[in-house]
Amino acid sequence: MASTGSETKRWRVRASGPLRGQVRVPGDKSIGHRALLFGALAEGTSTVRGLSGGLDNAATAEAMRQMGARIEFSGEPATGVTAKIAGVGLDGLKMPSGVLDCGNSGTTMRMLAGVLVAQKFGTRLIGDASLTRRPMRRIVDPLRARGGHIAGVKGAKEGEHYPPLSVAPLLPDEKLTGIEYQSPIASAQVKSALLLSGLWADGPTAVAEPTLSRDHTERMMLALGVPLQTMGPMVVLDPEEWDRRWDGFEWDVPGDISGAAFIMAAGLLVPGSEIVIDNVGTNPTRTGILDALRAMRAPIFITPRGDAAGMEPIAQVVVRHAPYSPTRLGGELVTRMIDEVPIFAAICTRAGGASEIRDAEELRVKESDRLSITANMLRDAGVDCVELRDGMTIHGGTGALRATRVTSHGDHRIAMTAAVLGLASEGETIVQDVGCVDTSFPGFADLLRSLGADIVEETA
Ligand SMILES: O=C(O)C1=C[C@@H](OP(=O)(O)O)[C@@H](O)[C@H](O)C1
Ligand SMILES: C=C(OP(=O)(O)O)C(=O)O
Repeated sequence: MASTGSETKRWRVRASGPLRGQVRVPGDKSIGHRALLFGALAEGTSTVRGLSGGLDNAATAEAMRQMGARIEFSGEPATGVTAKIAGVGLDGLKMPSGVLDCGNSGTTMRMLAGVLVAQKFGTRLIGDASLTRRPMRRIVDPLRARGGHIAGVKGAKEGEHYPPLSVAPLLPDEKLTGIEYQSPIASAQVKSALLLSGLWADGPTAVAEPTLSRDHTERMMLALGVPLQTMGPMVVLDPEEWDRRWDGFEWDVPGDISGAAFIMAAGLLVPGSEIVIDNVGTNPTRTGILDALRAMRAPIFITPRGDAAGMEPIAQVVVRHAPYSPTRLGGELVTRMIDEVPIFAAICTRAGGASEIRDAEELRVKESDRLSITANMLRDAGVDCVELRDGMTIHGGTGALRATRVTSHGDHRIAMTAAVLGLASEGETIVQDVGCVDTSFPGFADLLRSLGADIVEETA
């Protein structure tokens, strides 16, 4: 997997262009986590190809290794990493000898919590400084409601649970119960934690969410024969007549649409550009960015290219620089492009008029407060941008963007947004603390450079 992200790396970015070429982006982070997890819980050996090599997926793999799964990686991030996984089966996890370190990855911590509350051994989940500030009550409450013994620590917000999370063992005669849970937020991490815990529960797991969040867990469970029914934003897992096992599998991970969004944005923002991105995952629960861009009449062309492992649709995406219109983004479209909102805001700076982003308050509890940091970044670049409680307004136009000096705040999406904005700004943009980009998109700067971007990585 990728080398550890050094906090001292920075990028120098200059107005570049045109950006041209045909590329692939790293494998989808969300699908990667789940493929590693399901491989570790399989009976037999699995092969997962096309992983990103990112540090977030590595944290999930390492946690499963510590509980007995054998996972070997080969290959390079630039061409896709392959994992060979010897699974331990649903009843084969063993107590880890130390804490499980989720690094920067909220997905790792929240999904693992679902697995761990069902075990007869205790565990402790820790994370880095950014993850330690993220709210965990959203999983603690429902996992407790079905009998899990899990708690975080107190922190900034009264009644909230923050990492580290402590999970006490189920007693010999205890089992998780069935649950019907109406989630107050559309969150695939919450839904997945509950569905995973449901694999060991004595009764059905029903989860409903306000709008359908990414459904990779459901797709994989169905492919593995887990008895699951989905009805729009509602899913039910009923393990009653099920033999509680699956065999090893061979899966290919599609390219990450969340990573591809930065490359699309670079193509839209830099004059004269035309970029072809192959093998992009286009699961409809993830394509909010494509739908929003189409609504803005942005020059983006999507050609379906079948399915990865029969589960996840993939497509070729072509993007060109040309004028596009402003938009209003909100509701379920935000759920379907949640991690792309910062780069989408950067795209809006070049739309001809005022765009508005609403219903995006979840961005405040990601790796950083992405609403406030993105709005500040745009203002520093000379854009008329007003931060709102749940979003921002952005007055787009053709006036020159000013180069800025930005820190990532340890947030990969902020670092990549700043770099792409820098490609379309006058002067030299400096992005500090870019080691975090290795969590999801190892080789990001190299890939941009291969398209003609002027981006230099140096150790600060
Ligand atoms: O389940 C997943 O893989 C993810 C779900 C999303 O988080 P939420 O579930 O908190 O919305 C997303 O922001 C994150 O990057 C990955
Ligand atoms: C929010 C993100 O990930 P996670 O929740 O796994 O830390 C992200 O990748 O943008």
